[in-house]
Amino acid sequence: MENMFRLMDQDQDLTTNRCIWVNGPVIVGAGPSGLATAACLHEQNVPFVVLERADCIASLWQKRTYDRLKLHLPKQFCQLPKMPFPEDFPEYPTKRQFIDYLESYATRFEINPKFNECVQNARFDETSGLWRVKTVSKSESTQTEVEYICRWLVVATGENAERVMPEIDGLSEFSGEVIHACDYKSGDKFAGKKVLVVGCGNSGMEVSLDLANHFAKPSMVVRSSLHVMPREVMGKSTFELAMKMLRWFPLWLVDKILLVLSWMVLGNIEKYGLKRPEMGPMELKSVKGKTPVLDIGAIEKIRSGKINVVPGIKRFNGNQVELVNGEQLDVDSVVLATGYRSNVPYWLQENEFFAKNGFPKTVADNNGWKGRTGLYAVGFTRKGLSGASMDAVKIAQDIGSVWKLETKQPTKRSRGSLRRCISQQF
Ligand SMILES: Cc1cc2nc3c(=O)[nH]c(=O)nc-3n(C[C@H](O)[C@H](O)[C@H](O)COP(=O)(O)OP(=O)(O)OC[C@H]3O[C@@H](n4cnc5c(N)ncnc54)[C@H](O)[C@@H]3O)c2cc1C
Ligand SMILES: NC(=O)C1=CN([C@@H]2O[C@H](COP(=O)(O)OP(=O)(O)OC[C@H]3O[C@@H](n4cnc5c(N)ncnc54)[C@H](OP(=O)(O)O)[C@@H]3O)[C@@H](O)[C@H]2O)C=CC1
Ligand SMILES: O=C(O)C(=O)Cc1c[nH]c2ccccc12
Repeated sequence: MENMFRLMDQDQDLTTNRCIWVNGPVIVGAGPSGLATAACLHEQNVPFVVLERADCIASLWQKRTYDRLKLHLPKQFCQLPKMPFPEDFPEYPTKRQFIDYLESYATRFEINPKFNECVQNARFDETSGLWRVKTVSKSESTQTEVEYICRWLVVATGENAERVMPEIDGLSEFSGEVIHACDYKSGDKFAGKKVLVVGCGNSGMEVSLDLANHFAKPSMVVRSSLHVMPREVMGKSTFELAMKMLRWFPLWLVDKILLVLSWMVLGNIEKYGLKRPEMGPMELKSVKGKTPVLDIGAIEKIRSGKINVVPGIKRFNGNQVELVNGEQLDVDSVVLATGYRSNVPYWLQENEFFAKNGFPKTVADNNGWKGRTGLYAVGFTRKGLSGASMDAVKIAQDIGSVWKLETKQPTKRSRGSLRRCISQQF
């Protein structure tokens, strides 16, 4: 990714430059978080500009997820503010349904992101009290650099902006195919193949399950401890149950109950090599951001031997992998389900609100959404889509209240003209 940011600086000859004043906030990212913030601003008649590096909204969902993906939290925890899912959507909408919902959401709230604009740099100019946001967009022959100048900057680039590619001895010389889970679409082409899935978060588990369903032979690398809970207990969503219990009981007690329920449904999973962490599942999610696995069938495949659980990797040798227990496995292909990270440190020139890991420093004390000098973050509180929705509502209220004080509230008749002068080129 660093390379991508560097490449964009080359070919200066073909570069054209523009500068655009934005009368309102600039939102970086047109995923669910950026869309939710834009919709809430739209409802308050605050104009905005959304910048998106991809050529579509929700690029994580449209381009970097596998075919069989469904939301794994019930739909009421995944809908964005001000527009519920259609009633005929199932409890766990499919990826296609979720994308369709997001497309109609963008249409309904008149959100028209500027696509193919990758933010390269953003800094607060103390002298003017304004943010300067630089993007590069590339076509075949030209490169356009645009600088947006605005009072508010909303970071909505997500917790999953870039893939994590681990450095493993010998992997670069491995003779088979190596892909990251975000490029895995289906197990179709892996039938009969020995596939090493590195990582056992929700991605690793679901990729392994999909591979097993397509008659591949997956081995899943589990190098440390993890929590697995059934997606449902007696037909009720485990996550929903946890949320309900948290209204009445302390976190540690909810975790104890969840562990008993998980044991009743899944049995003792430690005997398959899936060791549980000391800390409970919801506490671990809230303290370290590590999402528990919500099982939709992988454990059954492990039990029946269709998914082979293996310990950490020592190194790759040709088409073999050597594990930390000394065992050697033949491998045809590798899927790195090794997770994601934020890309904020690569482009945002700021170190007071955002930490080096690209997350706001204040996530733990529930202030992960507001920085100083007009800076905001949406979707970084490690609470999935419902956390993003909560941030979006607060951010739009915060910006909206200043906006209302400083601008005359437009009447319905003058709204059209307000929107037409959102940006001005000079
Ligand atoms: C496979 C998978 C399944 C998931 N399932 C669920 C679920 O069921 N429920 C749930 O609550 N959460 C789920 N999540 C968590 C996920 O983080 C959210 O669903 C959601 O996508 C977060 O939205 P976001 O807008 O914050 O980030 P994203 O969806 O990642 O959107 C960020 C956008 O910013 C753009 N961008 C990044 N950098 C730049 C830049 N420099 N310039 C311009 N644009 C940029 C990206 O292209 C992207 O379109 C899942 C995550 C994954 C990976
Ligand atoms: N259906 C759904 O809704 C789905 C939701 N998701 C969500 O997407 C987000 C990302 O999930 P995911 O992609 O699974 O990422 P995670 O960060 O949750 O998991 C990454 C996994 O990779 C392992 N890992 C990392 N590096 C190595 C290495 N060098 N060797 C061995 N193992 C390694 C980690 O192990 P360790 O813990 O030891 O570091 C961990 O098991 C989560 O929030 C998840 O809930 C994902 C898929 C489906
Ligand atoms: O699916 C994800 O990645 C999420 O972050 C959703 C989520 C938020 N809190 C949780 C607790 C347990 C399982 C999933 C989630």
